[in-house]
Amino acid sequence: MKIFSAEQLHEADKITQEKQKITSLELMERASSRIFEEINNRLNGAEIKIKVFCGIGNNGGDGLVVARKLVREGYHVDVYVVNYSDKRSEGFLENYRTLKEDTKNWPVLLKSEDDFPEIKSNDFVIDAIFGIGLNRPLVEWVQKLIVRINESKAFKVAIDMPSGMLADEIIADQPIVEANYTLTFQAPKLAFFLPETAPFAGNVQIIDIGIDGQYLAENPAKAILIGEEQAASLYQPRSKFTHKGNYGHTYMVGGSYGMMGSMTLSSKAALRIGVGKVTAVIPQCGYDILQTSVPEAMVEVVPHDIHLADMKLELKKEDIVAFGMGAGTNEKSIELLTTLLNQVKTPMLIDADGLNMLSKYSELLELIPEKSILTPHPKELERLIGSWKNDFEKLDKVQKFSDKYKVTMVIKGAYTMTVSSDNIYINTNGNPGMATAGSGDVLSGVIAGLLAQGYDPAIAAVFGVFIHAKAGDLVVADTVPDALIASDITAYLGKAIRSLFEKPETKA
Ligand SMILES: NC(=O)C1=CN([C@@H]2O[C@H](COP(=O)(O)OP(=O)(O)OC[C@H]3O[C@@H](n4cnc5c(N)ncnc54)[C@H](OP(=O)(O)O)[C@@H]3O)[C@@H](O)[C@H]2O)[C@H](O)CC1
Ligand SMILES: [K+]
Repeated sequence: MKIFSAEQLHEADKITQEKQKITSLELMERASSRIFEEINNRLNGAEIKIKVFCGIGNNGGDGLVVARKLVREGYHVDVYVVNYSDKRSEGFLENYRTLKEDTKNWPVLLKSEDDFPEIKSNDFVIDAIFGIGLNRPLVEWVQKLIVRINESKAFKVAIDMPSGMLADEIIADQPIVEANYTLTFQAPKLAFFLPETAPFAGNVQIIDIGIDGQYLAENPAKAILIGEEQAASLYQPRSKFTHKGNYGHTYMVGGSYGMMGSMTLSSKAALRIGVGKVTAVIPQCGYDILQTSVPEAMVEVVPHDIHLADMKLELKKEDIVAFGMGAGTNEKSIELLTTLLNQVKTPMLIDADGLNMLSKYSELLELIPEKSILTPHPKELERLIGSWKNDFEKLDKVQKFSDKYKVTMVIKGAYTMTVSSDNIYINTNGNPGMATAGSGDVLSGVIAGLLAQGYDPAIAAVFGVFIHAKAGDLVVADTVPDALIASDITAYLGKAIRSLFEKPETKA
């Protein structure tokens, strides 16, 4: 599913009106009717006090339509107009008039802190103060209103966006409505998925309001959400008349004394995702460990007992190299990375200490083979690209880095993002149980395994991230997040792929 910018959504709004020959008011009525239906279905006639806070733009207009419909349905509704500007939109003015005429419900005008109503914890708040039109800092009293709404602990539903949040940037130190639910029009917004802003949106539900399909299909997205359907379309099934040579060979290079688990986990995950052959390249102390715990893998040892050291690998031209899992940053290990970067022409996967080496010796960055995949966690990312002011700036810096070095970046987090030149792919599955030691090693094995099987690098990253997270979700469905360990994820990789093609059970 595509994520569009606020600017694009405003444009889509206009094009829809032109093509469908409807007025802005009619589109607002259609959109807000859907919001009303959602809220009415949830409340189911409950004897609850509803407080609707409306701005003076079209988001406020939506709030007024919803309020009118709720009053007509017999709910107890108080409407407040947050008078932050004199520049009322037509949609606001018209629906303000209709609300008063049709329902005799007279909104209360809020102009300063003195006008704020008491909001009780058992009130139901509808936030229609600002939508995608917010574009500058809020005046102080409106900030205070948002703080008051949040402090009330009332249940809060935001229309389109929680007020105070911008779709595509962040205004520092500005309060945002902490919504329990956000009912958003047509397409999710980027801010719903970034760590700093995502918690304010609560549960996000997308409301289809019939925006022009051609616009949505043809316009480039700011980012793309990856769901089951997209993931299923990326999968490359095996055909019958093939042998292990058709599924690639991946060299997993890493490990050091005390960190050999990283290599067993990543090697096993590569095998489990279907690679034809795995060779683990490790220090000598890991030989017995690897041979015993991953008998399906071959092992080559470097000329050192406890950490990586320089050596020449006999690579075929299509072989894939993944570097860094549990490697440590010993100088000798860096020599091996340098040799590999000079030797390998296929896209590599670089993880963990491999990334730390790249940060420390930035001249190595120029040697990374094109289309390689880097999989940093937040600290490793900061070492690579420097610090950032906010999440939007982080994404921007990652895109520039990806462009400059022609690499795909997998930014790990609650919503892992894969950034490949102009494209941002957002993964929404996975669970907090996966924040556990070795989970990243498994991901590296999965992506390297897919790369070796011939997946395009960006697709190997996007599909790998999805399947890894899906496997984690399936593990947790059988247990609790706390109990998940990294090798469970590997064990469920097959089920995760199968789940993409299982039809939901239909009732007889
Ligand atoms: N997406 C769709 O297809 C539809 C969206 N709808 C709803 O419309 C809003 C967007 O409405 P809009 O009027 O553009 O914007 P807002 O209601 O969010 O904001 C109103 C205006 O407020 C001004 N502004 C911005 N920041 C501030 C501020 N900090 N202080 C004071 N005023 C501010 C700004 O105007 P300026 O010209 O002054 O910059 C805003 O325009 C969308 O979110 C949906 O809820 C339709 O109902 C259906 C179709
Ligand atoms: K809102």
